[in-house]
Formats: sequence, C-alpha cells, structure tokens
Amino acid sequence: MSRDHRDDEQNNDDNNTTTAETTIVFSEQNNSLLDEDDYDDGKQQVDLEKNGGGGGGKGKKKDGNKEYERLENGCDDKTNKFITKSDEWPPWKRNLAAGIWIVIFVSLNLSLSFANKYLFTIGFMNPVFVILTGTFVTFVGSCICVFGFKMSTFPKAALKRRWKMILLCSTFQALTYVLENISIISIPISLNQIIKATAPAFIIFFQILIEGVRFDATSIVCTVIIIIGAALSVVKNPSFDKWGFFYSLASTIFAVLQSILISSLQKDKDLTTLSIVLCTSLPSVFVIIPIWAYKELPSLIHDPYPDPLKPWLIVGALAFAAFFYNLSHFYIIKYTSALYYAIVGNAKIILLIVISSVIFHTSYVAINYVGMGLTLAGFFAYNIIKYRQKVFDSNSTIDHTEASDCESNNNNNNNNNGICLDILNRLGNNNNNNNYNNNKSPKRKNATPKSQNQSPLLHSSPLPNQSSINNNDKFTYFKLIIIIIIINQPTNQIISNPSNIQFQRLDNRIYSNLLLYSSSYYYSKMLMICIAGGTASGKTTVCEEIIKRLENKRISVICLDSFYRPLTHDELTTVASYNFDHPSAFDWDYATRAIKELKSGNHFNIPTYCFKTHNRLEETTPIADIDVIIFEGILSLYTQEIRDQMDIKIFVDTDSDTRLSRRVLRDIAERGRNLEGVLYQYEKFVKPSFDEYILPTKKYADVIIPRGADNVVAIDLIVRHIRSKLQDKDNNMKPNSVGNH
Ligand SMILES: Nc1ncnc2c1ncn2[C@@H]1O[C@H](COP(=O)(O)OP(=O)(O)O)[C@@H](O)[C@H]1O
Ligand SMILES: O=c1ccn([C@@H]2O[C@H](COP(=O)(O)O)[C@@H](O)[C@H]2O)c(=O)[nH]1
Repeated sequence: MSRDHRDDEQNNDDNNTTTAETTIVFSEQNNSLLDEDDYDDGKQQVDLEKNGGGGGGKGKKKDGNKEYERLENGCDDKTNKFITKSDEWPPWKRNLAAGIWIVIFVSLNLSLSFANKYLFTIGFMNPVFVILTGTFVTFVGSCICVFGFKMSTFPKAALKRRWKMILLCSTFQALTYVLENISIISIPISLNQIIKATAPAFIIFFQILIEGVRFDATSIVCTVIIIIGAALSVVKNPSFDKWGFFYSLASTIFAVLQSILISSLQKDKDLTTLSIVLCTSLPSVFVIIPIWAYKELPSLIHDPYPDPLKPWLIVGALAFAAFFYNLSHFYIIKYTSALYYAIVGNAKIILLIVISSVIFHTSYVAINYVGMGLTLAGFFAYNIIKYRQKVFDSNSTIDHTEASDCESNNNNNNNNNGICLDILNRLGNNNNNNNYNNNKSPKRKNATPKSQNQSPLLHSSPLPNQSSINNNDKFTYFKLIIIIIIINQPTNQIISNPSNIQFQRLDNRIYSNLLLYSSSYYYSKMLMICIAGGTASGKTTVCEEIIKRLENKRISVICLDSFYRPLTHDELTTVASYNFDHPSAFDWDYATRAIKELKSGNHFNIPTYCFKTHNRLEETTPIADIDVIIFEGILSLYTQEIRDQMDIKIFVDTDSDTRLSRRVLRDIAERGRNLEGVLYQYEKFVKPSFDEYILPTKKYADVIIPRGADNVVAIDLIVRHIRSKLQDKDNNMKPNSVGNH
C-alpha cells in the first residue's frame, strides 16, 4: 500500500463510524486478506447532490446544452420525467386522481362502444371515418397538451431516432382500430372482446417465432385454454359471422404487434405515453385516409341520412371522447403504473363482454357460455401468472440491490417500461454477449485495434461481433416485415370484401392491455460489478484479467467514460480549462438509467464518447442478456444510486506516480495529447479531483486491489467470488424457488 493511501485510510478511520460491510484489501506481499475498518457512508456523495445529481456545474449553464434545456423545461434530473405540480401531490391526492381517470377511462370506453353501435343502428355506416376523426382529434388534442399545456416534452430527438418504429407503430395502430371497428359490424361486441382475449396466444406465437423463446408450461396451458374457449364461444354461435371474426382476429394481431412496438418505444427516456400518442396519431391519420377514401367516401357523399345532423354530432362527440380516452391512458400510467393500467384494461374487457351481452341481449347457445367461461378463466389465469412473475421479477431485482431506498427509484423508473420486457429489445439482441463497451483506445495484448472515432466495442473476448443500434434496427425491421407479410395475406382478402362491412364501435385501445402479455418470464440473474480507481490505475486491465478468467461467461464492460457529457461549443473553445475529472463532467442521470435498466434485465444502448472530439458519437452499443456487467470508471463508486445496484464493489489502488507515468504514455499514444497538455491537465484537474472525489469513494468498496492487474491473488479471489455468486443466482433461478417470493 502506498503511503498516501495509508494516510487516507487512517484519516477515514479516525473520522468515521462503521457500517455493516467489511472492506477487504488484497495485499500480495503476504498473500493475505486484510480486514479494514469501514467508513462513514454517504458523505462524499453530498457533493453530487449539491450539483443536482451531477447535472450541475458546467454542463447545466451552457447555452445549447440539451441537458440544460431539459432541466429548464422542468425535467427531473434523476428520473428524467417531466415534472408537474402533481408529482408533488400527497399519495391520497394522486390516488384520487388515478381513481377519477380510471373511472373516465372505463366509462369512455363503454360509451364509445355503445355510442358507436347506436350510430350504426341509425344508418351511419362509416366506421373508418369515425376512427379517422377520432385519430385526428387525438392528434390535435395531444398537440395542445404537449405544446400548449406542456404536459410532456415534444420528443424531437426520440422522433429522429425512432421514426421508423413510430411509423410502423402508427400503421399497426390504424389497422387495429379500423379492422376492429369494421369487424364489430358483423359480430357482437362481446364476441369481439372474446377474440381480443386471445391476444396472449399471439404474443406467445410471436415470441416463439421471432425469438425462439421457450415458455413455461403454465403460460402455454392458459393460452391453450383461451384458444379452446374462444373456439367454443364461436361454435354454433347464432351471431357468428366469419368475416367479422377474421377482421376481429386481424385487428387483435395488429394490436399485439403494436403493443410490442409501444412497449419498446416506452423504454425510450424521451417518450411518455402522451408523446407516443402525439407522434403516432398523425401518421395513423395518413394511413386511415386512403382506406376511408376507398371504402367510404363514395357512400358518404351519396347516402343521405334521414336525420343528417344527428350522426355528425355523435361522430364529433365520439372524436372528442376518443381523445380524452387516450388522455386517460396517460394519466392512469402517470398516477399509477403501466402494470396497473394493464390490469384496469383487462378488467375493462371483461366488463365490456358482460355488459354488452346484457344490453344487446346477445344470443348464445350453451356451448358458447362454456367457451366464454373458459376464455375468461384462461385470460384471468394468464394475467395473474404474468402479474406474479412481474412482481417476483421486481422483488428479485430489488433484493440484489441490498438497498431499501432504491426501491422507490426502481419503481419510478419502471413505471413506463418495467412490465413490458419487450420482445423487440431482445429481438434486437445479437450474440455478442461478451462484449467490451469501452470508449477507450486499444489496449495491449488481446485488445482489438480501433481508431478513436470508431464504435466503442473493444473485444477482449473470443466473440468479435461488433454491432451498433443501426444494425439491430435493420434486423428488427426485417423480422417485422416478414411478420407483416405473413399477417397481411388474410387481411388483404378481408379488406377486399366490401359486402361484409357493417359498423359497430369506435375505439378500443388494445395495446396497453397487451403490455402485460408481452412481459415474459424473466429473472434478474445478472451480477453487477463496479471497478473504481484513479486514472490509469489499471481498472481496464483488471477487467480484462477478470474476463479472461471467466471465459465461459457472458460479460460486458461498461465504462463510465461513455457517459461523459458532450462538450458544448463554448466548452470546446476552452477545453484546456475543462475539468473532466469533476463529477459534473458526467451525465449521471444517463449512467444511472443504464445501470438500472441493465440490472433489471432490460436492454440498453450504451453511448459512445470520443476522447478526441469530447463529444458523443452516433453509435451506441446494445447490451443485453448477460451474466456479468462490469461498470468501470474513475467515479463509478461516486453516487449512491449506482452503488446500490452493485453486487461487488472494487477499488483499484495504484500509487500516484505509477498512474501519472502510465497516463502520460497512454494519453500521448492513444488520446492524441502532448506531454505538456497531459502534465498540465494532471496537475490542474486530475490530481486535485482524485484527492477530492475519487479517493474518498474507496470507502465504499468491498474489495481494494493494490497495484491493479499485477495483483494476481486478488484477481483470482475476485473471480472465484464471482463464480460462486453466479452459482448462487443459478440455484435461486430454479423453478421451485419462485414460490419463495
Ligand atoms: N499492471 C500493469 N503493468 C504495466 N502496465 C499496466 C498495468 N496495468 C495497466 N497498465 C498500463 O497502464 C495504462 C492504463 O491502464 P488502464 O487499465 O487503461 O487504466 P484505467 O482503466 O484505470 O485508466 C495502460 O496503458 C496499461 O497498458
Ligand atoms: O474528453 C475527455 C474525457 C476524459 N478525459 C480524462 O480521462 C480520464 C478517465 O479515463 P481513465 O481511463 O479512467 O483514465 C479522466 O481522468 C479525464 O481526465 C480526458 O482527458 N478527456
């Protein structure tokens, strides 16, 4: 141990109280493990909080800085959610608001269905037009909410990033509603809802088709029950109509596809439910217009209605109701969670089946009642299973964090996306699980050479598969297009048969109900390790050594460096006076989200930072489906939120002279610097920041490794510990452990 480190630890000993954890220092001199006293928790991190979760300092003040704009607009730094007054409401007020919106949601849905039915009975046979006006008013209304009332941000960046997915989603959305409305003309609402209840079967089908996912027996049994039930519901049903049935089925399939896309879109930090409605409604209008022009325009012009004003008033009212119905989705999710919303949506389907059967005196034969009972039972069971799995999933994730206060953060972050561990994210996965997400330059030994501006993947593993989000997107779209081709075949036939068009109801936002189904059986079995330490202390080298020894495991290394804030124009002009070693140089919000998402078993695209341009590059590196994540960086132990996610916390403790000499060589060779620049930066920023911010985080480490990668004993012991932790997790994954939660 170097002298100054000893001094530092001594100081800490003097000053601090003990915590429950024990820090282990690996000393190779005597090959023994030395127990160290622990230190006071949470003291250093105050600095970050003072700076607004790391968002403070320089980054916030500069013009043109996106983060600054975001914060100025009222976006919370930690959760990345838009802050409104209601976020500060007491729980009772939020619950009351949620309750009111749930009532609005259910009653609007029922009213839309029944008013639509009434429209058709008075001879207004333009279901596509009803959807068109509803979608258009939804677009105008969401514009007013976003631009006028600033209820959500306009997701410009997300729109640019995800425009293809948004367009596809809009198309599915339009087809879902149009086909559904057309279908209900020839079959009763209750039958239509029964058909919609078969959605889990399609979810499972698509997951098997697209991903090759294997499902647990209970999900399969529920799905089989649903299908048998749905079949029995239609057999000999006096109200059955084959085209109505096919339209409804096609609508359900599109809704499933739409739900898959929506759940993926909801993972985007910039997309709220409201902004998704805004972005998808306009393209939907453009998809619906040609269908409407082809199907209904001639009859709309030529067929006079007995009472011309009445239907138009109803259509107008329905369009506004459709908008508020959409708005209610946003508010229910806002005040509760997406999971809650999905449950409400499922309950609504059942309510609709029962009420519509009673109101419209739908006639059934005995076998249909058996079928409906079976469908509902399967549907209930499926949802209960998914709900339990989800709850188990979040419990197991929280357990690993060993922190109670991260629970609320987890819940917050998962509100929009926690329940929809979406197919698409895993659709996009490739097999480069053992990837090295590192924005640094090529390393010695096995590192793959790359230029500074290349994609940041540095493969220390035998899997040389580089990838970027673009490639993933292509792959994903390719798969979706295949699905569309398969699905479009029967759909085209149906649409081309005008004689079957009768109309019953307006809007039924099925996608949100389906979010629950798209949640697959998932366990958080990943191990998260944090490696902190001063610059050039050997963090990366230690990672490489660990990876080498864990050859058969899927490991990803994420560098805190990837989350450097891109420098603004002003900052670039005075880059020599920019402190890259200060906590405010990092985008903590982004880094925290990445760690939490990955820890929850979700996919995340890691950004790429370029040390030469001090900017973020276009490429991102998708990370998912791995056994071990190593989060490495000078300040990786700095924030409590990130520390709370870690299973093992390591500090690489290398003496400062060694670090300086390594840094000089590295920065000149790999980061395009000169000697004067490196020394100036080291003296002015690197060393003071190390003393002030980095070294104090050593107290949070479970393991301290003196001399970095040279300390073979330490690395061997860590690897052994990782193996045993992974084994523990594997054991806990066994099916019979589910019941314990
Ligand atoms: N044990 C070691 N012996 C010799 N050189 C080392 C050792 N560990 C790291 N280095 C060199 O020091 C530099 C910085 O190491 P690195 O692992 O990248 O540190 P960090 O990730 O902490 O910045 C690299 O050029 C690396 O080759
Ligand atoms: O644009 C940048 C960003 C960072 N730095 C320096 O990099 C190190 C962190 O990387 P390590 O690999 O952990 O050393 C940090 O000390 C910054 O000073 C930079 O020079 N330019």
